[in-house]
Amino acid sequence: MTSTDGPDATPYDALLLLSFGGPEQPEDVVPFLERVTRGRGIPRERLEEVGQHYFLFGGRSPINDQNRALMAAIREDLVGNGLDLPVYWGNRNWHPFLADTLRQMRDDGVRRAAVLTTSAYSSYSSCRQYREDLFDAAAEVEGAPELDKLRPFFNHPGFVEPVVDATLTALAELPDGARESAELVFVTHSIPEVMAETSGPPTRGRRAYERQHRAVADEVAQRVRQETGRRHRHDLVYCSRSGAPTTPWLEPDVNEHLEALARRAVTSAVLVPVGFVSDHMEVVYDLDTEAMATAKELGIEAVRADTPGLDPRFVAMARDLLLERAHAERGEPVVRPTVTELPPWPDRCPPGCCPNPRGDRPALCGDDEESPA
Ligand SMILES: CC1=C(CCC(=O)O)c2cc3nc(cc4[nH]c(cc5[nH]c(cc1n2)c(C)c5CCC(=O)O)c(CCC(=O)O)c4C)C(CCC(=O)O)=C3C
Ligand SMILES: [Fe+2]
Repeated sequence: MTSTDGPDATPYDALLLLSFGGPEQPEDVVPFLERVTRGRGIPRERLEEVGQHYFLFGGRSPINDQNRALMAAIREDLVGNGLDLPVYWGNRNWHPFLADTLRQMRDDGVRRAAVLTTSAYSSYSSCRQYREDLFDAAAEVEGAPELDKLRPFFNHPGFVEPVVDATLTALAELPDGARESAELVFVTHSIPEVMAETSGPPTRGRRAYERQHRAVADEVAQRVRQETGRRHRHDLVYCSRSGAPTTPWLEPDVNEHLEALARRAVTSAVLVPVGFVSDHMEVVYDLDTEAMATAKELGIEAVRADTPGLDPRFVAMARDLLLERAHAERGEPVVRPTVTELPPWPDRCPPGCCPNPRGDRPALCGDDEESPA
């Protein structure tokens, strides 16, 4: 397919959205949790607790509907910009499972697809595990399309700019008097200390997960200051800690942080869920339900900033990353839109990037890639 006008997606003939998946009805909750935690040593009490979070929301995770909407928005954006490319969606942990999606893509004649994951940062859970999922599913499906995972997008303007605006909007929602002194509390998913330590390419100084988050938090805080003319103190904190209590995970937890704020006589805060692309269960439970209750108890006036969700800039990022990668694969000069002080992350993960804490497993889309064939 050659065309002189309009963008050219060659060598790609589809975009695949790859996500975590979540239960759709109460009967799904236990099988979903069993699947997520298989062989991962998560204590029974933690599982029961997380199950309750899902049951509190009718046994249905918000994540799948958000991905359906994102997929439709990306498709509309592509078509509206002269790219008649199909968009598919597959999950690690729930229907539609990735292997089923790959089978469908193959049957539809898709030969090579760019893959956008719904997680912006580097770590085993948020990057390599998706690469392992791609390997496993491609190995299961004969004739599966070739798959290229797009770079981690934490510092793409299409991700960061919606977070800046959401933070400004949240600040504006605080009453006069509370707004001026509000602290910005950037929140992301906690991960085990060992996973945090080994995150990122070994050649780039490790601890990439935190460094990437700090770079985004600093950038957002700085842009907010430019807009408001006011310097708001900011911190990076964590939610959704799991695992055995004896295993160290990234801290402080957002609730502990709010207690520390109260001890410093801070009375207002904006929670910025910088680790999440949409309002996942972690956002609607761990932040909106639990952390908001903690803030209230402590007398802190808190507002939660929106996630990128369906922001047109975030939706357009999918097209931008796909075309960027298409240029690179065609050997043409590439412009890589990037904000923050960190460089654009590489298209392919270098060997040893974000290793699996439970031992090496084959993965696609890296320089240590093994062929599934
Ligand atoms: C870094 C990271 C992301 C962000 C990157 C990404 O988006 O992929 C993420 C996303 C998500 N995590 C999710 C749900 C769960 N994560 C769990 C467990 C774990 N997460 C971990 C890390 C991460 N998780 C880790 C190290 C574990 C311990 C077990 C293990 O080593 O793998 C468990 C088991 C129960 C528990 O232990 O909490 C559940 C139910 C959902 C769906 C939410 C919804 O339904 O809206 C989403 C988007
Ligand atoms: Fe998780």
